[in-house]
Amino acid sequence: MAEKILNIEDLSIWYRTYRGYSQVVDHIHLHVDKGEKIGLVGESGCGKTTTMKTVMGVLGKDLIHIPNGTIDFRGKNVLTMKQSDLLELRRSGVSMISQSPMSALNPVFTIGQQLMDILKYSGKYNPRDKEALKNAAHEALTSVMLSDPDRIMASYPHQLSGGMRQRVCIASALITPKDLLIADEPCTALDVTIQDQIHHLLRELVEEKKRSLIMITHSLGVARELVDRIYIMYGGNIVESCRTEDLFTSPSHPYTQGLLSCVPRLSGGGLSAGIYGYVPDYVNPPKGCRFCPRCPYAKKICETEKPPMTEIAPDHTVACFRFGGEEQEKGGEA
Ligand SMILES: Nc1ncnc2c1ncn2[C@@H]1O[C@H](COP(=O)(O)OP(=O)(O)OP(=O)(O)O)[C@@H](O)[C@H]1O
Repeated sequence: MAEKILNIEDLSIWYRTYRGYSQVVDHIHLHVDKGEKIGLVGESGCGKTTTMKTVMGVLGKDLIHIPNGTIDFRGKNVLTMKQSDLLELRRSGVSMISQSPMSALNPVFTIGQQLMDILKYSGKYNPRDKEALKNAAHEALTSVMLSDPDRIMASYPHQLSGGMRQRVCIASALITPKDLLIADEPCTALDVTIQDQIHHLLRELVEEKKRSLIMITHSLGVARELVDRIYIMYGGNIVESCRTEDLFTSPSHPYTQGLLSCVPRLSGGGLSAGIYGYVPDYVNPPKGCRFCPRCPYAKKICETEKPPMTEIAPDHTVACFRFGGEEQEKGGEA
């Protein structure tokens, strides 16, 4: 059996807001095996970034409340870690590439200084050996296909293009050996050719360095190219999970089907109708299935009960009453 590097069990995450608790993430289960690439896909505001920031331990207790669940990374629960263990987790366990490289990089230090700082505190280099630090930073920039590493090392973030900045962020995430890389929509602000290059680069580097990858994306097309398994997230719930090829041959949750129907086709056919409605208000989320108000197949039970995760095929699970639970047993009463 494959070794699980990350195992999230029954996790809920609530933000503390002036209106009360915003119950963003709701009882999710998710795991990543060693060397595996998974995709976390869903529209904006579904809780993908919140989940992953919690894995990194960067959301403070004054901001979030965790009513239930565990996040097990390499055998330790991140949620009960001491601050020193969290620092070690981020130093040697997990790294994250954010949506916005401009806010991830420090504007007042050169790229060279920032990369060398990461190396200095990694514990893998002698902090006084400037030559070794410089060479390692240089090598990291070359590995992400930045053709003039000397100039980049001497540049400040604002002196680089968006694509170059994102490559620098990838270099900094991979510069020290870590088991898991979380890429949070790394290409949001880039044009399509650069997006393609960065996605290919990410895949090659992750495979070459044998890291595990969690790719957060809005795009099923990107997930199809990059990952082995996909979790579809809607309104803070995982609604479907399966191997990548199965998602495209037998998409089963109505939300997954809606997402697929939104993908524009080169053969034409006009704009799709999309998925009617919005993600829920998390302070007063729907009592039953959170997708119910937008679902074309919604039944009475969906308004009041949460659909259980049902295995509909090997390694393919769906949280919908159309595939199990009480409603099916009752014969799908509307
Ligand atoms: N600091 C915060 N305080 C309160 N609510 C927050 C905070 N950060 C995020 N949220 C809310 O949590 C919900 C989920 O946001 P999150 O960024 O996790 O979604 P996402 O799926 O990653 O979206 P996107 O793809 O646009 O990044 C949103 O409703 C958002 O407004």
